[in-house]
Amino acid sequence: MSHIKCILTDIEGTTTSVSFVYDVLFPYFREHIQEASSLPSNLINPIIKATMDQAHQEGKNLTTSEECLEQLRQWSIEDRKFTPLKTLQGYIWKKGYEEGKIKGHIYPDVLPALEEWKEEGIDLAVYSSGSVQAQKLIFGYSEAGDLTHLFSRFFDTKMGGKKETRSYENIAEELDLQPDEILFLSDVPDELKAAREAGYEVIQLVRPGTKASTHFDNVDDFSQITF
Ligand SMILES: CSCCC(=O)C(=O)COP(=O)(O)O
Ligand SMILES: [Mg+2]
Repeated sequence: MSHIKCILTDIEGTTTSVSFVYDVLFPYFREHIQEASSLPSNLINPIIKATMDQAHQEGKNLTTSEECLEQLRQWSIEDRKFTPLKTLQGYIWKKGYEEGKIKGHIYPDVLPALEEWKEEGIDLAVYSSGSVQAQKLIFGYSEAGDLTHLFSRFFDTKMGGKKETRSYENIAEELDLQPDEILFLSDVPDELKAAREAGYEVIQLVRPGTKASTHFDNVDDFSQITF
């Protein structure tokens, strides 16, 4: 894999435990969702409008901001990868991180590997369903310190869904690289499949609780990925 110029990593289940997301971040969001009402209108209004539109497409008629926030709370329980929900989560988590109530979980093998790869001249980037703001928070206020300087780019679902091949083509274009110069790391087989269809090299991370797929090379942690 000496031709790899960029490593693109997923977060949940890859750099970070699924339980941190499900047991810390999502409950924090639901407990603090009412703080959305005090966000500036240019931030919250597009989220409310998009939620009304999405609910309408699904046959539900939401007429108030309160109903929309309740819908978003429900969608967060279902872990819907609805971009406006992910954007709102980033806004709500910001205060929690800044006040020291949340610290981003990062597996201990991640930082040494990222530093080594960067030293070898490999570019590092992130692609997660969490918004770019949420990604910068998780790495910026991580248990291992501020790791944001390690990454040159952050991509979220504004590039497209993580199970869609087109998203990986979009990211390769943004990075100005050939797809086979990018190695994508994720725990989710459907994401790896989409990236491979776009021409990426892929490796599955099999963290505790993840089932290894027979379709992809896999590792237990970042230290097993060598070039
Ligand atoms: C990076 S923010 C927290 C994680 C999150 O909200 C999420 O949806 C995780 O998605 P991923 O694509 O990193 O598995
Ligand atoms: Mg994941």
